[in-house]
Amino acid sequence: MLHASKATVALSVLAGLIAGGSTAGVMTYINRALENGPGNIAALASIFFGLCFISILSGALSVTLLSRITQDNLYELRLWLCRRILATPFQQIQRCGLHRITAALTEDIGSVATAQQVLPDLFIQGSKLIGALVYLGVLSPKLLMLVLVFILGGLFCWRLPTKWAWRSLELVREAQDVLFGHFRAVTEGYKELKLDARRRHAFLSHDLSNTADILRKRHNNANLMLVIAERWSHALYFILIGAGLFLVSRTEDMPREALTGFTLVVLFIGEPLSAVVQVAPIIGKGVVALKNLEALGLTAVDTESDSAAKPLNGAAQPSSLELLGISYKYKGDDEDSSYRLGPLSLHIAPGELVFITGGNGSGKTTLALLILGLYVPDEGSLKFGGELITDENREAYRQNFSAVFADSYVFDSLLGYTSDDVIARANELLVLLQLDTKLQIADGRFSTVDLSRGQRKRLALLTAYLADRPYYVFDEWAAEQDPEFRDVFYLEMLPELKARGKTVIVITHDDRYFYLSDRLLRLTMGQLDGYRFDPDMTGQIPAIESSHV
Ligand SMILES: Nc1ncnc2c1ncn2[C@@H]1O[C@H](COP(=O)(O)OP(=O)(O)OP(=O)(O)O)[C@@H](O)[C@H]1O
Repeated sequence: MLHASKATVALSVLAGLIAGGSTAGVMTYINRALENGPGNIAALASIFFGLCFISILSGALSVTLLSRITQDNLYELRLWLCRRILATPFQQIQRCGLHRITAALTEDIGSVATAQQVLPDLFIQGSKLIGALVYLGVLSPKLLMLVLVFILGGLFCWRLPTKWAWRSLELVREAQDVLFGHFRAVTEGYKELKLDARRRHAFLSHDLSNTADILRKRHNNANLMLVIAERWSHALYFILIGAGLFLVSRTEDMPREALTGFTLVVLFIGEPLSAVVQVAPIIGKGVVALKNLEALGLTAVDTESDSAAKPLNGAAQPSSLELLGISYKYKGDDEDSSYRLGPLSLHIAPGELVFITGGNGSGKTTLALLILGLYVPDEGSLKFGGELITDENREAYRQNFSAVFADSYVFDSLLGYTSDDVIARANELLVLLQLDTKLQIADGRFSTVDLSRGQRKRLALLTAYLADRPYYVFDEWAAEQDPEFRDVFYLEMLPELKARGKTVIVITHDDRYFYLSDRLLRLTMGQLDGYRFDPDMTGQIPAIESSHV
């Protein structure tokens, strides 16, 4: 709400107050008509219908404006959350867990949306309530005090179960995160679960069912508390009517007009009061969702836009890359489950073709993520073109790299690379990558991305090529390619990149092609060794240097 235009908020507040005030005005006329008889029917009727008209019109205006503000805020919230996720360091996103991020993007935004949608009505009902109370205050301050005591007392007692309910809603939300993790297992592990009945049964009857059961119990607890709160407020309302009927009506010095007004007000405030009670859980869920978004701890260290990023001085010329004593540790639950890469140092000259090999889990991908500026080293530093990489220029630093990851995501559109010459280049690459018979490019989109894994990797390569950056990183790109296409990649594409002055880092197990590299590095348990390759021998000569390559 706070981000909306102040004039629109002010207008909707004014319209809401007019709606509430004129509805209260309608009530005074009903009371007057009941007390004094019809009198001048024409005048009374025109004022009555005039007030009804103003109430309906201003109410509609207020709701429309507030709904618009709500939708504007939601639009902002959705974009903000996605921007924030993309500006948060990768290691933090990984620690957070993809299931929590998915839950935030769907569940939490949905809850905030619903909470915002009920706010306009809450506001109108609040105005009506205030209007009715003001009217009662004019009729009889004593009766106003009585009603206020009931409302405030009711709210006080209503708060306790509502507080418990909100706590239960927080627990519900926590369980939902776990449930989203299971949903991911259903979609991403579908084939494995389908294939193995034993595993599927254990998953459904243990993991999923336990979490769903916890969720059901926590929901039931929250609902019970909310029902208690709601019924309590109803009970209080009936007590108030009873007090009016049996106590106030027997008070002798109370004017008749005040008594009729009191009855009308009590009947009239039923709707706004129950609206407040009914929307409370929705607002509660919205508040929990907002807290949850905060708890994700999306600290946007990275600059959110390219234009805000501090440029690198040497970005225009071919630049060398230096890793100076960097190390990175994945923090596991205990020392045994944590992994540390480095400390290691490495110098890569512009135009070099560097191969990195090593056993599974030796740290190749981790090293690539550090080189790409997606991970920030715990110790040590990176220099690009002699310039130190910091939080301020890391975004600009990353723009020097194009990468195809082992688990690359393939977008179905060219996203920002849609100029005529880029599309022409993309069409050439489709032919080179032997994808031209499978898909076409139209309006900056690929006609399909439903491809085999090897073909999807080729499409990812095409996307990386179009970015035309000075540095390329390929993480086991050729692992899923057929032997012929491996030849195309190693014997044609890599030399062509090198000939164009690109610096290329290739993570690979393909020892048949090691001889093509300018330098072959091997990672062993997070430490880097430099190897010289002797084309006359079938293997590599042992390390010439360690950790300072
Ligand atoms: N997200 C993560 N959280 C915690 N530990 C991780 C994470 N990713 C990797 N590791 C650990 O870091 C080590 C290095 O992983 P990395 O993916 O860098 O190895 P790799 O050499 O690329 O392996 P492979 O050849 O199997 O792809 C592994 O032992 C792994 O257990």
